[in-house]
Amino acid sequence: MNKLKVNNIGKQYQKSIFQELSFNLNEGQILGVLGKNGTGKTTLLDCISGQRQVSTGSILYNDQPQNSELFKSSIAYVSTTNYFEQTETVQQILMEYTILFPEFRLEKAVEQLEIWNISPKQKWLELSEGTKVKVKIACEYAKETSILLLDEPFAYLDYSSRIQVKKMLRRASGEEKIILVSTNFIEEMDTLFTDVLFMNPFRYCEVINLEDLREQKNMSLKEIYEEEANDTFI
Ligand SMILES: Nc1ncnc2c1ncn2[C@@H]1O[C@H](COP(=O)(O)OP(=O)(O)OP(=O)(O)O)[C@@H](O)[C@H]1O
Repeated sequence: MNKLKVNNIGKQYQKSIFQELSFNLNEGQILGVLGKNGTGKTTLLDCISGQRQVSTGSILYNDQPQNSELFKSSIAYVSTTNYFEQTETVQQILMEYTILFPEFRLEKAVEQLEIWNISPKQKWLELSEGTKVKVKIACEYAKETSILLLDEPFAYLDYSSRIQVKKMLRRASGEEKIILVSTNFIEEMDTLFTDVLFMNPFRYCEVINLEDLREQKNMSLKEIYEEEANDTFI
């Protein structure tokens, strides 16, 4: 069983963003990283991806540290950073991925773009913000990695696109990926997440199984989120 192990990590800038955060995730799990603006959702995903360093603690994949080749080649990350040239076409982006990432499967990305009706001939600058997000998701999903991180993938997506992306993520989870999604969209996520993590600087944070939590409280994820927010003034 492949496992991501987050071991007592903390991140500090001038102030502490999070501390003593520990959890394990296995293949097939889809973790929703939730919490108000500024609670450290992006920071957490950046730390797991290796784009930022944790201040304390460690992150392991199958017992291998973040600087190992195994770890680096196991992570795909849809971040909010804009990493493509304005004038390059989607086709050129696909070629770059093919050259840069041995784990990238071109046919899988092409298939996903076709499902979403995105033409490879279009230039990056011609794409709407929602379409740009979908191109990034298709490219990162098409990397054959065990871990897929997505930072607020739903922000620019319309309702039907959100449904499409959720469908794709469920498929990815069936392909035995470990998936972490940060989002401020709570309402439609009961049917996506297997687990949730409420980021809160004033409280001990842990990963909780969503089905158990909903059964225990007899509430939807949105109601649980609101209760959490009221409880702690986050
Ligand atoms: N490079 C940095 N230097 C100092 N502080 C930073 C830096 N990057 C982020 N922060 C701070 O860390 C905190 C968490 O930011 P982060 O972007 O991770 O939050 P978030 O939960 O993703 O927010 P949002 O929902 O708005 O995207 C914020 O207070 C932010 O100002």
